[in-house]
Amino acid sequence: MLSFARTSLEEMLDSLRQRDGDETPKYLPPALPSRPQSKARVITRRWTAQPIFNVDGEDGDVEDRVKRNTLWGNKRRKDGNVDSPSPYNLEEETRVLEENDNIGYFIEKKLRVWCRQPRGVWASGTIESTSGEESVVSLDNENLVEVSTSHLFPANPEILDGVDDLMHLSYLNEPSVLHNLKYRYARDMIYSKAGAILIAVNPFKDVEIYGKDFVTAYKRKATSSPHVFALADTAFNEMMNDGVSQSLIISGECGAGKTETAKFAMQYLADLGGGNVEIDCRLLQSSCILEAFGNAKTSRNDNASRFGKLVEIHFTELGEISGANIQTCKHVEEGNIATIT
Ligand SMILES: Nc1ncnc2c1ncn2[C@@H]1O[C@H](COP(=O)(O)OP(=O)(O)OP(=O)(O)O)[C@@H](O)[C@H]1O
Repeated sequence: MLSFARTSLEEMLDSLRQRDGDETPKYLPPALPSRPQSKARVITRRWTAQPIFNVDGEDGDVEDRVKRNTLWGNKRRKDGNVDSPSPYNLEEETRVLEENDNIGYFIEKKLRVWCRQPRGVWASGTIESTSGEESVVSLDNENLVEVSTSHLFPANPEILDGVDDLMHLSYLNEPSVLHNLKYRYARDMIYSKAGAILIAVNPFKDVEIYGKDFVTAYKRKATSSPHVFALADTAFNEMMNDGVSQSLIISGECGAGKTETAKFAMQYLADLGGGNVEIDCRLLQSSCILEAFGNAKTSRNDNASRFGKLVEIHFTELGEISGANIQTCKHVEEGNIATIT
């Protein structure tokens, strides 16, 4: 049976409901809109695939075959059912499809693999040889290491380095995802997509991607690079087109950049729905006041929030901001508790 952990948002909403039940409210906030159908893609098995090679080339039993098919690729099924676009040339890809379950193919073609190093570090290299459960890998730094074959993962071709949507990776395993995010981060591309989800990696510096020119570019759809502005823009347009409330859920660990991301989203929405300057100003400046009362320095974040926040922005039918409502709730997580000794 599947069970899902409750999100911090759900906990926050519950505590708000509880509080509203305990007290006689002087002001009742408008009911939350019903949750829209998620457009997020269900993550396929490739995310959790275990690295198991077909070392001997024999068919094995059904369970083995299932394992092999979820691992080194099979990004497209042999019946031609296309999973996701790939920049591979088709002829080459067909050959990969026929052979890429086999470790021998990776050795012959000198295809890159990821191998897990001590302390969980990933390193890329090519397989030199394999025997039984062990493989010898020549790392990019020219070191030779012997690792368990089960600690090897197929790497993506270099042409896919830095793709802006992780769904475009041919091999969606942990080292490939980390490598792609690191590659982009090193070039100040802090935003990436995973289908409908936006991933933001905290730059801890000014990356200068939030100015007026960026707002204009996203408003005019002149760029499709992943960005919190693009996410806010999609939400705004869907609200205007479908007449249905939209939600942006921002989550992450302490110091990940949630508060900053929320502020950039509000900045963009205020710009889109600009009309009532006074409301826009109040909305944007509210963060500053809330932070003054509710934030404190911790070991992980100089400006850590000690509260959860639900911001509702109301728009007129013409798309102008008509009001806003901010609810806060106490939210103490382990990373946000400061201890004084
Ligand atoms: N997009 C960004 N650009 C530049 N700096 C950023 C960005 N996002 C976050 N930061 C930096 O990281 C710090 C921590 O970010 P933030 O307070 O948003 O984290 P948080 O996830 O809300 O943390 P907490 O859960 O502890 O409140 C910010 O004070 C800022 O210095």
